[in-house]
Amino acid sequence: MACRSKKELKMFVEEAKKCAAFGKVADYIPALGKANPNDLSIAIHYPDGECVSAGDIDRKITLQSISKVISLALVLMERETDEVFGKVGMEPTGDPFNSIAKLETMAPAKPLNPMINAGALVVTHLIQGSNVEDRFQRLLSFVKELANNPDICIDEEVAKSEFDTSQLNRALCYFLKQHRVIDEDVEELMDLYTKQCAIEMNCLELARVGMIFAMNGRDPDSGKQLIPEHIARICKTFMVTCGMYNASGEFAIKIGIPAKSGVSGGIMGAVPQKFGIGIFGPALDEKGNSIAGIKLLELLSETYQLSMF
Ligand SMILES: NC(=O)CC[C@H](N)C(=O)O
Repeated sequence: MACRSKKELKMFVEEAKKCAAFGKVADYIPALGKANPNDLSIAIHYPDGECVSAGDIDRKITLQSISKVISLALVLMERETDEVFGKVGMEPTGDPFNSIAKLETMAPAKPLNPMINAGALVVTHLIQGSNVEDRFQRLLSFVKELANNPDICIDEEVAKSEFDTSQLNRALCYFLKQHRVIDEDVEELMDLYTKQCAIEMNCLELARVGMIFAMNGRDPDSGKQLIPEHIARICKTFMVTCGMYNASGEFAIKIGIPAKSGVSGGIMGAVPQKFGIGIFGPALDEKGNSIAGIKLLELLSETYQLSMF
């Protein structure tokens, strides 16, 4: 059983929206600060092609940290699993997504997982290609395929805004370079990473990407295996253990589905073998997750017993 009623979804959105007042839009990337904290939209994409949605579903969001799952899938498709996990770990941190603390206490200085910024920067570093543009286009083509939209592009303003202000991520890169985890020019890596984070889509497309992960990498429309099954499984496992930053444990208990959030207020959910979810609600809680988006998932999970545990 799952929600197929637009009317019911709309009711959930109205209920969850009440929480938005307790959250705050991220503004450490200045361009994200322009978002309306009261926005909330959701789409659910089923493998039979049906899509149910509510809220302002035409609004586009930048993927931000949600892109970390996609770049990880791509890199695992391009390289040996051992090579990737030789440079980035598989363990949750319990720290905020942009924390540098654990890097310094780990020996070797390998980021704990690919869902925190340090780990995601390593993964982005591993995207293959002859230059930044070539590597970005490779990632973008993959995103277009997953979302089934050849027109997906980036929000240039958000990309530039993050590139111009992201000194903490630069610090992570320099630390990683000093310890030989990465070996490329930091400005080039930042260029690629900020473009990756600024890829934008609406919540219908986000739900479709979630559905591909839910279906173990298989596109039910074309029958094509867009992501090998074992890689989709690795990605979903990271979504459960680290996808909601240092709120992942509580999220697993209360909601119990693989999900990944981003500071733009997006959440991508993948309910195994059932459907994908795309949410946009820019008001964030103190851990950086969409406050109304989490409430919305709580309502859905309780009503339809979505927890996989
Ligand atoms: N949590 C996030 O969405 C972080 C992504 C953002 N681009 C950053 O690196 O800070």
